[in-house]
Amino acid sequence: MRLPVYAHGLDHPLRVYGHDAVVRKCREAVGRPDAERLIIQRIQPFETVDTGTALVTALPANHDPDETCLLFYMEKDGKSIFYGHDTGLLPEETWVWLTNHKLDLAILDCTNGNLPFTGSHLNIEAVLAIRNRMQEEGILRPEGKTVVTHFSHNIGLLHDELRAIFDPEDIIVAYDGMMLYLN
Ligand SMILES: Nc1ccn([C@@H]2O[C@H](COP(=O)(O)O)[C@@H](O)[C@H]2O)c(=O)n1
Repeated sequence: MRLPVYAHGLDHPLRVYGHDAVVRKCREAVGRPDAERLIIQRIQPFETVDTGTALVTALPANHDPDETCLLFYMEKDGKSIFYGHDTGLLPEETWVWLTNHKLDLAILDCTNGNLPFTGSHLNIEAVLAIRNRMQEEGILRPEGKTVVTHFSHNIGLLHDELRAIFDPEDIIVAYDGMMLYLN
């Protein structure tokens, strides 16, 4: 929708960042539009990009072995977030990088709920293991929060049931429209 005929009066380009496969798919869909309309930028693991509103570092995910799937560490106004969706247990190289950084918020997928761990997405047990390791290794600040999201309908757990599991663990269960403020 940033292409000629559809979009008019643009005052800035839309920037899309992604790994090699994402860039390839974008190119197949839109080709190479004018840079005033759309800028597609390939990013590499461990590369930090200044998006203009935040510093974003791509980190390896454990999702599809045929692609360079990514997770993101974002810094803005002195706060930092780990956006850890769509991954199995974190690759050790991601842990090593995180060990030298601090988090105010970790957002993790909990696709599989109480179902068995599949390797490319997390379940409750895996979420707890990651959050606990982040605390033990001092990656998550003492006042840092953890949010779980990305629940599959296949897990058969409603919001209240997820809260019954995660509230005692001090983990926040996300919902549509949720807004979080980091003070
Ligand atoms: N951590 C991730 C996860 C996924 N991707 C990209 O999204 C595509 C679709 O994901 P599925 O959950 O449907 O497998 C996947 O092929 C990747 O291109 C990613 O970049 N990082």
